[in-house]
Amino acid sequence: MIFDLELMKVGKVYDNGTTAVSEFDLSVSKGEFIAFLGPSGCGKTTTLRMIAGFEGISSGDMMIKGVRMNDVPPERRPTSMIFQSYALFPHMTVRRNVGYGLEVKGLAKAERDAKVDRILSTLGLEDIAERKTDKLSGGQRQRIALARGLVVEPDILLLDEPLGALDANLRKAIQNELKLLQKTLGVTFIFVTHAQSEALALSDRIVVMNQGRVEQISPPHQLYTRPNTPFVAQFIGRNTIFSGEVQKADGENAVVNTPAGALTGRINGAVASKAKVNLVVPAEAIEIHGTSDTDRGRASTEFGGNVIDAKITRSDVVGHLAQLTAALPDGRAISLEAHIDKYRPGAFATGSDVLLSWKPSEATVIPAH
Ligand SMILES: Nc1ncnc2c1ncn2[C@@H]1O[C@H](COP(=O)(O)OP(=O)(O)OP(=O)(O)O)[C@@H](O)[C@H]1O
Repeated sequence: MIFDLELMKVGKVYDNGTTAVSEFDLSVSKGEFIAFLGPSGCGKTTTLRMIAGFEGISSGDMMIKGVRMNDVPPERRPTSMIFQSYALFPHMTVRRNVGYGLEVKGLAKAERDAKVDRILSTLGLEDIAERKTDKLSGGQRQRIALARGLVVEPDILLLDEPLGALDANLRKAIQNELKLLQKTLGVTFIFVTHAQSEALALSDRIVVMNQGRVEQISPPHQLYTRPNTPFVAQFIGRNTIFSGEVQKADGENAVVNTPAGALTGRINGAVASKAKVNLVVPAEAIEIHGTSDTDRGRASTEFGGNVIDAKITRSDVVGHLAQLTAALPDGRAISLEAHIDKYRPGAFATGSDVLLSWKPSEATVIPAH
């Protein structure tokens, strides 16, 4: 199978000695929407710029559609890049901005106009085609930048925080448009962001990066429910992490001795008896119960022994949702949400003692390092 993009142990060391990216492996199929997600300085932009050809590759290989690209200059790569600043020419019309790349390539006017018209219409920009870009709104400018990137019909569109300059409402609206456009056109998108919600909403797969290395590559739901590493467990979603040592690993599940007792979760990775591990529990998996002996017995049976004591330290009811903070025996505070219809009145008043439990299948046991 020929991938649209392959990174094979790609690394980048800048001239000043900074290692920005190490041993980056990734294979992207045609039409995939991939997000690079990670904290500031983890190497997202550097990787994107290496794909575009604006930065040299220090080690490893990069292929587009099976052709090695390491030494191919940016203008000869089948890629387009959209910058956070959009980098539009302020005094040119929208039409001229969009057609500029084709002009540089030396396309005849008739062909250029046809392509420009088509993309202006796809992005709903016909009505402002003759306007100057400095007089337009953020959302319009963002669309023009997209049109300019797409008009050259790239195999891969590279987007560096393209929604970063937009306010929250517009950002949400353009997110939806972007996803729809990408699926309609079937162009491979590689998108850099440090907004987790954006990556989770938009992409087919997310590459989580940390300190120049790939931590995990997974579809959003899997990343959320089955982190592979302690970094991902902390970075994505709202997880509570219990450190401990494996008491028993039976193939699918592991029982882990933690300071909060023996707790069970689904094994993910190399987890054997006595291994030092983290048991990761997503906030969404946690159920809340009263503390009577009956409650305790029932919770313990139903949730395979995953029961811990906690105290509600804050409770705000918003509509049908109680937003709670619960203190664990070790002093940690966790945030939870509960539908108030499901629980008896007053169960979550500040100061109440509760039991927290979760199904073993919804917790994940991963190696501690
Ligand atoms: N031209 C450069 N010369 C030297 N070091 C650089 C250069 N550009 C980036 N770096 C360093 O390389 C590392 C990765 O930077 P990069 O911009 O790729 O991260 P990022 O994940 O995109 O960050 P952000 O989210 O803040 O944009 C950082 O330590 C950064 O300081």
